[in-house]
Order: sequence, then C-alpha cells, then structure tokens
Amino acid sequence: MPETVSGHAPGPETASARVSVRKPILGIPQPWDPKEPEARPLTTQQIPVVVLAGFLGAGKTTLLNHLLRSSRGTRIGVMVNDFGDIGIDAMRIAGQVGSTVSLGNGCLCCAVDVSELDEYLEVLTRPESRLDVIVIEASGLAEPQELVRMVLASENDRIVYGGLVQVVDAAEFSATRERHPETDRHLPIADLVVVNKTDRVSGAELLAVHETVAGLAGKAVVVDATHGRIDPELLFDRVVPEGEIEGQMSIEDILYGDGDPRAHTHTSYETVSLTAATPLHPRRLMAFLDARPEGLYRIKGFVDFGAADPDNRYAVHAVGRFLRFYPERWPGGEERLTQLVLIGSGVDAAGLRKELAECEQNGPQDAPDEHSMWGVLRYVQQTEEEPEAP
Ligand SMILES: Nc1nc2c(ncn2[C@@H]2O[C@H](COP(=O)(O)OP(=O)(O)OP(=O)(O)O)[C@@H](O)[C@H]2O)c(=O)[nH]1
Repeated sequence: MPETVSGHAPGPETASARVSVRKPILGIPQPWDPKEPEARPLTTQQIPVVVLAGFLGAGKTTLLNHLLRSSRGTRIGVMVNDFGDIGIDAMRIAGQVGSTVSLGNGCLCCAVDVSELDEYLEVLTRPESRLDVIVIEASGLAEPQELVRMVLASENDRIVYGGLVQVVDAAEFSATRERHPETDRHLPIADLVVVNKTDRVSGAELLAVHETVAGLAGKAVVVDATHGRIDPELLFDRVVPEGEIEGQMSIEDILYGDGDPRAHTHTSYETVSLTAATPLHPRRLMAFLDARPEGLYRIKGFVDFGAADPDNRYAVHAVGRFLRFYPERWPGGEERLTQLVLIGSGVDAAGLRKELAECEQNGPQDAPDEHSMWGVLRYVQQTEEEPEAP
C-alpha cells in the first residue's frame, strides 16, 4: 500500500463489509511531518485534481466537509461549482479551508473553454499553497464526464487528473434513476462511488441499492457511507501510474463526450435565488415549504427569522420531500441575510419568487410571536449528524 501522509488508521467506514475492493484513488506527494508544517516542502509534484460529482442533494458538500475535517496533515484545495447565483456550497465550506474558490453561477461543464478553470487552478496550485490534492465539487447538475474532460484539458502542468468520485443518495436512488436515466451513464466512469445516506434506508434496501450501483459501476470501488464519512485514504493514497487515467472512459469519451448537448442533466432545470435583508416569517415560510411543488427538488441556503431567533440563522436543506433545518450561531460580523437557492424542473420560477417574497416580514406589526417557530423546529434534528472526533 502506498505510504500515507496522514498516517492514521483507516476510519470505521473502511470496515464496511461492502467495500468491494480496497483501491485508494489518489497519490500524495512526499510525506512530511504534520506536526511541523513549516518543514513541509514547497510542492514540486503534480497535484491530483479529484472531481466530486453526484445528483442534487446526494451529499457532496457533506462528504467534502468530512474530508476537510478528517484530512489531518493533508492539505486540500477546494473548488465549488454552485448551481444558482448564490454560492451556498462555498459558504458551507468556507471557514474550513482557506483556499475555497467559488466558480460562481451556472454549471462549469457549460463553459465552452477551460480558461476559467485554469485561472482558478492557477490560484490553487501556486507552490506556496502547498496543496496535496484539489477537489472540485461539481454542481449537482453537472455532467461529470464534461468536468473530467475539462480537468484533462487544463494547461496547468502542476496538476494531474486524480479520479472521479460519484455520490449517490441511497434513499433517492431509484427515483433519481427513473427521472434521470443518465445516472446509468455516470456510474461506470467513476473511480469511487459512495452510496450515501445509509441511515435513511433499511438494511435490505441498502443491499439492493448497493448491488445495483456496483453492477452499474463496473470496476469502480463502491462504499456505503452515512454523512459522507468515507475513509479519506480512499482518495488520498492512490498512485496513478504515469499516463494512466483510471476508470472506464475511453479516449473518445474524454475528447468528444457524447456530443449531444441535450445530455446535459440540467437543461430542464430552473434555479430561483433569493437574497433578502428582511427576516422571513417562520409560519409563512413553513406554509410555503409544506406546499412546495413536486418538481422543486432541491432547496438550500440560510434563513434569518429575525426576532423569532435573533441568535441563530437556519441552514435549510430540502432534497425531494426530505426537509431539515440546522440552527447555527450567526457568524460574527456577518450581515444578516436570508440566502436561498431553489432548483427544480417544471416549476413556475416567477411564482416561486413571488411566494418567497411574501414570506418576508412586514414591519413590527408582522413580528412573529413566540409560537411561530414551532413549525420550523419540527424539522430540526439535532442528533442527525454526530460530531466527529477531531
Ligand atoms: N440523513 C442523512 N442526511 C444526509 C446524509 N448526507 C447528507 N445529508 C443531508 O442531505 C442534505 C444535502 O446534503 P449536501 O451535502 O448539501 O448535498 P449536495 O450533494 O452537496 O447538494 P447539492 O450541492 O445541492 O447538489 C443535507 O441536509 C445533509 O445534511 C446522510 O448520510 N444521511
């Protein structure tokens, strides 16, 4: 097994009976003593760039945050490609890593040339950044194949393509596959598939999903995970033999793709973004969320309920019919804004925007009373994500 930088024993996730093959994905430059960061050499080797993909809400950001928390001495650079004009994912990762670069609005794979990607890579690969690995978190609607192609086409000679990680939501897998048959095309090109949200399905369901995924994924490693807690060594240890691109993509696939722009997953998706300086009324927001249309598949962001809870903002996540609020202290000095991104297909974007605007509080006479937060608190589940050992 290749030598590791972090040097810690594999986490409990590796014990999973269903880790089909132990095949780490990435190679890491020379080991160094994490206790002496200054002794760390300037990076002279190529930095592996891993593409992290998966459908909306599958758990990519959660997995990335897990990697950042458990990376020990490994320095991870992050590029986030949010779909929607507010960089919610970048905000959720910011603070964990100094090198977060948001790719801004839209889907990276739609960019016609790679010069923008190269600009970001240029920032992250400056020798003084001493990064060991760069992870690009694709928007949940990006075509992984396109992203891989863009990394391969990069003119930055300090990077090397480091593999494709595909995250799958165990609970939503069948429904996603039905709606998006291209899932079957994405899995075979992955190097590692993470079947996430194992806590949301029964043992039998998990087994069925795992087997289907493994069947589609071919040679890729398939691991099950809860809250994206995979063994970081699955990503950080692999040595890619020179000239080899792991996975089953043919050179033609990489160079030309399938040539069909309609294959882009997000062509029929609409994004609605809201930034509001006026707090939202918890009751009206809950009425809006409870009645949200079927096609509105993903909602993420932060909500300010103003006087109803002046200490906290509420991170909100909806994936399909699943809804959760996560109260968190307002970061000091940060402007109190509600920032939401809604992604759906066949939705009335203008209507949603109007309904959301109607959730804003209308002055002191409209201030929420003490019971107004009950509806929100029903969707707060404090114990869902257990804190990880430092
Ligand atoms: N129950 C459960 N919830 C999870 C798990 N992993 C992630 N989540 C929740 O699922 C929601 C979506 O997770 P994210 O990590 O934001 O998903 P994503 O793939 O980055 O989402 P997009 O950027 O919109 O594509 C959040 O509420 C997470 O807390 C898990 O293993 N179990």
